[in-house]
Amino acid sequence: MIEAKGLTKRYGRTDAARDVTFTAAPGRVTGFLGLNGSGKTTTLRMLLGLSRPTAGQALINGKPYRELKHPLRQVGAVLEQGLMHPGQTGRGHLRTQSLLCGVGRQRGEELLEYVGLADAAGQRTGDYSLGMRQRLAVATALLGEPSILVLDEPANGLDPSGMAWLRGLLRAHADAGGTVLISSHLLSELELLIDDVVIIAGGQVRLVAPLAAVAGDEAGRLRVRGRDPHALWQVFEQAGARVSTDGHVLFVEGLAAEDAGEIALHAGIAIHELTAEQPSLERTFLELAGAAE
Ligand SMILES: Nc1ncnc2c1ncn2[C@@H]1O[C@H](COP(=O)(O)OP(=O)(O)OP(=O)(O)O)[C@@H](O)[C@H]1O
Repeated sequence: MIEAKGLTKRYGRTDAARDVTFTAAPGRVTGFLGLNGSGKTTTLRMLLGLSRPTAGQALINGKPYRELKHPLRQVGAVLEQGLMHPGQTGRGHLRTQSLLCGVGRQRGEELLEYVGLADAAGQRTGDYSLGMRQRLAVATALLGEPSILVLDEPANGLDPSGMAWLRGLLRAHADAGGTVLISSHLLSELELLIDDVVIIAGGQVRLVAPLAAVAGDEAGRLRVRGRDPHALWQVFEQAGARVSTDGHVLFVEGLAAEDAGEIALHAGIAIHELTAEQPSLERTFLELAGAAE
């Protein structure tokens, strides 16, 4: 369990984070979303004891990070890149980190396999691609078998298959009862993964909610206006779509825009408007994340 309680960090006259309050719960993946410069890294650094809050409290399993007995066994973090020596091999890096963590060598070997770096274990990390360094950072975070994982923009440098791999790994971690807090400036990166969403803008939390509550059920809806709304309604329903209206516009669910256009053409009904609405979560994110702009 991670708790941010009124976390505030002031740099000079700016509040990089102001009264940030949210919880990341066990068994769930919490997405921490905000545009660049919104205060995500500042908040995560306070949660991980890397920076002292100006006000408020950051608790990991009920305690400030610095008071945890075996912090690396409770929290694994993937922060900025480059915390590995470029001359060290991937295997060497994990061996050094295992010592710090107090775990045996074998754990590092298992993790090299688990993150898909077994074949590259003998290469210098300086020769690793960005994606390989991210995989090694994830392996490092997992060394102490922590129940809590905190990842700051881990998608940077990962290609789509790398991102799919990471999603699988984090989902499995949460499903096994772990807590995952992951930040991103792109909703699309997290949408398929997260259970809860926290949106931050201008250093302030704008939304804390289960994803399902925000995503709504109107995702993928079409707005349609045409010369004969009743006839349109009928042909769309005959094609298996669900149709509703606010009196002016037909809202059509279950059809792609192309199909709706073709169906109307075949029925000989002139279309005046045909728009695919943005899924509501994307809309909410853009509205809230841009609030401080
Ligand atoms: N050490 C610092 N000294 C002064 N200002 C800082 C410091 N660290 C962060 N800031 C400022 O605080 C604000 C929030 O920065 P932060 O890095 O937390 O944002 P972020 O959401 O992580 O952004 P990004 O996605 O770009 O990493 C920014 O305006 C930044 O310039």
